[in-house]
Amino acid sequence: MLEKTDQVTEDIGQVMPNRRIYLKMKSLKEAQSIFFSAFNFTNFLKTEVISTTESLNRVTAKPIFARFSSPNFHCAAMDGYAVNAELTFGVTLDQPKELTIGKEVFAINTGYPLPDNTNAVIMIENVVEKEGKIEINKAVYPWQNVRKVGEDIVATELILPPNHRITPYDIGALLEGGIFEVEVKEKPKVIIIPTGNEVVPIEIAQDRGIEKGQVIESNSWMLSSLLNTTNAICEKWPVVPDEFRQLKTTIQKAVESDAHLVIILAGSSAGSKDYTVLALEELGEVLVHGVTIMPGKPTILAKVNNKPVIGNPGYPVSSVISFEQFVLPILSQMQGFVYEERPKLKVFLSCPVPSKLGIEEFLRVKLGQVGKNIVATPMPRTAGSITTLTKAHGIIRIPAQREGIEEDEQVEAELLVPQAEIFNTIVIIGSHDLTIDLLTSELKKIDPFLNISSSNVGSLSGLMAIKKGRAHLAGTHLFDPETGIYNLTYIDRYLPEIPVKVVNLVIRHQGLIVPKGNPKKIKSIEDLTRSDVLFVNRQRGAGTRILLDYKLKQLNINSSQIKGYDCEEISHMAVAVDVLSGRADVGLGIYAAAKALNLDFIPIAVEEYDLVVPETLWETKKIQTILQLINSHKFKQAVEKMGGYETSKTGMVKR
Ligand SMILES: Nc1nc2c(c(=O)[nH]1)N[C@H]1C(S)=C(S)[C@@H](COP(=O)(O)OP(=O)(O)OC[C@H]3O[C@@H](n4cnc5c(N)ncnc54)[C@H](O)[C@@H]3O)O[C@H]1N2
Ligand code: MOO
Repeated sequence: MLEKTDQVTEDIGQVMPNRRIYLKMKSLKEAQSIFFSAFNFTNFLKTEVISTTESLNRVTAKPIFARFSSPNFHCAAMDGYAVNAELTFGVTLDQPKELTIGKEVFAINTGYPLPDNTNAVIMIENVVEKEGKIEINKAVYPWQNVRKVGEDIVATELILPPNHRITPYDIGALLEGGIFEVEVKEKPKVIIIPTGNEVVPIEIAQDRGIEKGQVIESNSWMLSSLLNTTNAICEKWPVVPDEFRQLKTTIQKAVESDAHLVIILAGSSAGSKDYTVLALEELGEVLVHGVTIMPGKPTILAKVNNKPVIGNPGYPVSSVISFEQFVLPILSQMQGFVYEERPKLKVFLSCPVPSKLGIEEFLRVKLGQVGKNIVATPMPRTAGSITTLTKAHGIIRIPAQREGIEEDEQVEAELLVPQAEIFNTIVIIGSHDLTIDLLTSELKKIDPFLNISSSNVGSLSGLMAIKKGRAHLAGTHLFDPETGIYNLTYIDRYLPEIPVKVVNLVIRHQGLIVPKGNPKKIKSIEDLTRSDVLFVNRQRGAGTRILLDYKLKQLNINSSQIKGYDCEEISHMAVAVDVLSGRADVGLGIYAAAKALNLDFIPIAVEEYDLVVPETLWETKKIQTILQLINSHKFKQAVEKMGGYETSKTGMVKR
């Protein structure tokens, strides 16, 4: 049965199939090879003559020969006196010589033309100036300290070959050689066509906001900004609704224009309204639909009107990865230069990462140097979260033939940020707390060169990271029911052989997070056993989970009595989001998370959130700067303002 939205296309006189599942998926290498070899880019781009001063990064269309020599006169290479070298022959320490200024020698500065009948320069340091004369005690040889005509560039010699990408140095050489205009390949023109009924252009979103179900059209802006790193000119077309005929006509218009490459955003997958592949099949040849990469799987690579046309997946991270793998290299190839890969670093993962066999994964990671090792902390793997790219320092590619990466395995990470940023990153692993986010932003204010990479893996995993030398700091709030003490007994148990310092970050209020107005009238932990109440839990090892289990034991409640006990989230905010979205009725978390999303909060406990630091790192600048910040009045004030925190022990070294 056709869906209501499927179109009967009059122009092709047939009924649209319901949807198109991917053709046979290709590996990244196969897909790139098929796509890149499908075009002959010789003379694909016309040429144009532009000013040399504007030619940075453009690609030469022809060989460029020098018009002038440089220098075009013999000139002094040093400050001193120009002389005919013969006059100095035989001069030594024992046999010094006086030469007359203005007759035999001539004062000269670096870069000035040599006077007639001179062929060398005596450096000013090597003369004793006397009345109208100089005394020397060392000979100079012909052309010593002189830049001869054409030393750098000889007129008519080749300055740049064709198909050369012009660098800043080339601009210097071209101008020196008297080349003020260059013939280069025209800039490739790229048309981006956003699609989707739900997609709202930014002008409209800015004016009217967006409604439920609508999405701001951000991908074309992101991709056109990426295009700025090439020479391409980008033309963004209006959003095309999910309507087959309109999409097909638009693509046709785009490929018949003077554009060299066309990108269609979204609609590349298997949805009932994903028409891109069908339109492309009718207009030209679909070379690849589906690449075994993640994100970026539904990429479509096609040839229409002899031009490359790309179906770029809608999720933002998928969009970027697909774009970087297929669009940027083909634009380089079109212009005749090699696509530059990102620099790489050897790193260790902070935890094992399983992955899907047969799929090459682009894992976004945060990086930081702890001791001698660069530690990579995986970011969430969702293709829909662009923040996994904005916050990432690098990308680790997990090969398709692997089922994951082990914790202690050394792997390569492609860098998304300058290397210095990684060396200046403080790695905090452990339990999640919003004051870590505050630390991150406040730290940037007091030291713009320091960064924090924090990952939320729970308190116990934080301690394990310290044990393995994978973190500078661990954030922990582990309650010991036996002693009533926070953290210290766990540190004794799990880190007996590692001397550490323990600093209190905050005292915080934990409680039940419920929707605004508390519709289910939840008052206490006992209410979690009600059949009409759906709970959301934290992951095993999280301090909040340990607190809950302790409270349940105290109240003699079995976890099986709680609906949703097995449903886990890895942060307080994730729990709060579940409550806000109605996925759960209640979760246990900190007040600040409830407040951030305007939810209600029923206090249950007060706990100590501490930072654990290996003693070996205590005196380092990174740790001392963090400690200075934590102890500042400004930081404590900002924490108090968030609500649900106390700072009476903040900065206190507990051990
Ligand atoms: N049954 C299956 N469903 C999906 C599969 C699959 O294999 N089987 N693949 C998934 C994968 S992987 C990806 S990636 C997505 C991409 O699909 P599309 O390219 O068809 O994109 P849409 O579904 O239209 O949109 C996805 C998402 O992106 C938003 N979007 C779209 N355009 C823009 C834009 N210009 N700016 C910002 N955001 C945009 C859109 O609203 C959606 O939220 O398919 C999976 N599905
Ligand atoms: O392959 Mo999709 O691009 O993971 O989200």
